[in-house]
Amino acid sequence: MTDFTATRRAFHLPQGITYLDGNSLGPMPVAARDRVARMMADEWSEMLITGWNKAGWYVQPRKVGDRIARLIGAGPGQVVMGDTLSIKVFQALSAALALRPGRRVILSDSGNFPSDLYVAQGLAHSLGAELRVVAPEAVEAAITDDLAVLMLTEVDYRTGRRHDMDALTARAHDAGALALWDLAHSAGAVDVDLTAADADFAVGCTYKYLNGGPGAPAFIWTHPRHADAAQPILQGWMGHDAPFAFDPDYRPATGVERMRVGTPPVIALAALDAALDVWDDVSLADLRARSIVLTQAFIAGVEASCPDVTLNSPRDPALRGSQVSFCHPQGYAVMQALIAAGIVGDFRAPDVLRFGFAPLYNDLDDVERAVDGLARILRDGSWNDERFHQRAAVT
Ligand SMILES: Cc1ncc(COP(=O)(O)O)c(C=O)c1O
Ligand SMILES: Nc1ccccc1C(=O)C[C@H](N)C(=O)O
Repeated sequence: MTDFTATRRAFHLPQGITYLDGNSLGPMPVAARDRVARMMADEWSEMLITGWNKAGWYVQPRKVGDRIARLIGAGPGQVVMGDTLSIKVFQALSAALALRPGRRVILSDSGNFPSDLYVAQGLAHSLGAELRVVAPEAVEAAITDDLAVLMLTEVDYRTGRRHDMDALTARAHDAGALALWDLAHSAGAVDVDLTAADADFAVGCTYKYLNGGPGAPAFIWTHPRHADAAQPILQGWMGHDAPFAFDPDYRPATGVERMRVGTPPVIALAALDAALDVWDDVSLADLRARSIVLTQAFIAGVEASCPDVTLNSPRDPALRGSQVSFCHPQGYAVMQALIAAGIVGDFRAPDVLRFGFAPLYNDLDDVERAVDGLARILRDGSWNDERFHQRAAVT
């Protein structure tokens, strides 16, 4: 059995805060602070340029990728780290399109995160391809024989709705298309198994449920059947077969390493590597079971005590990731009042109160405090105050 009391202790959780926003930015694992301090003191300062070899900075993107692989049902050597998620979406989508010459249709859904849709729009525009966007529940029926790539985010960033990765990937394959999955809200939140789903490409970020810190690098996975055929398109020198040959012509590295672009973010990778230590003794089955307990308890508690909000997530936990959202017409102000009371979730336009439950550090006491806090704020109307209506730049 996974010891979730121990995993919770691994984090710095500020006094007086109930943190339910790990679906946007995970809290700091204490070991990450120490690891970064050590990296600065022993590696950057003392080794200087030799750190690339001596401290293993150069191979870090693959080594960290191997640690993430276990959490998403991938094998060793199949995942590599680097860049931001938007860039990894670009690489995976462009590579997938290139593997389906003659087909030009990308299918996604309206619940996808805007950055994924923007990347697809840009690519479609430059390649003369077509991006079709349908409602999440209409995806299956929209998989037609002209499709090149099905590009979905498994867990919807607003509703928490979870797509059936196995079934939709199989449908895409039946139609002759490839399936690309964005695991931003899945990795570290649910029991992902890319190999069992037989997906083609996957990407994700590490600053949410993997707790790598703000701006932590993204990951990309290529199924082994494509790894040596996929064209990176965004061809950078660190994805070259021999970067230090300084050959003027590009030749892709073998396997997923061709998806590296430029210099890896070494300090951020040190923080992420330490954050991944927390996962060493965690079973994904236990993680999923605990996530369901927490989200079910939250839904039951809010529905019993907050008549002014309506559930905006699937009620069936099998159809949900590890987050729950509720709608309230004044959602922004209600969330600001809640945050001021020490209960941190977030708001997504137009009216969504969003709460992420990270089984590594959230527990039923957090659920109880969040339910009580929300019920009180809605009951006493304290959210209806001028200062809670001021919009911040980042929400
Ligand atoms: C599903 C999804 N895709 C893409 C992004 C954007 O990632 P990034 O800002 O790291 O490029 C996010 C979150 O920011 C996301 O949740
Ligand atoms: N990277 C960020 C930087 C600043 C503020 C939020 C984010 C998020 O990641 C938002 C998240 N993708 C979301 O699902 O809303």
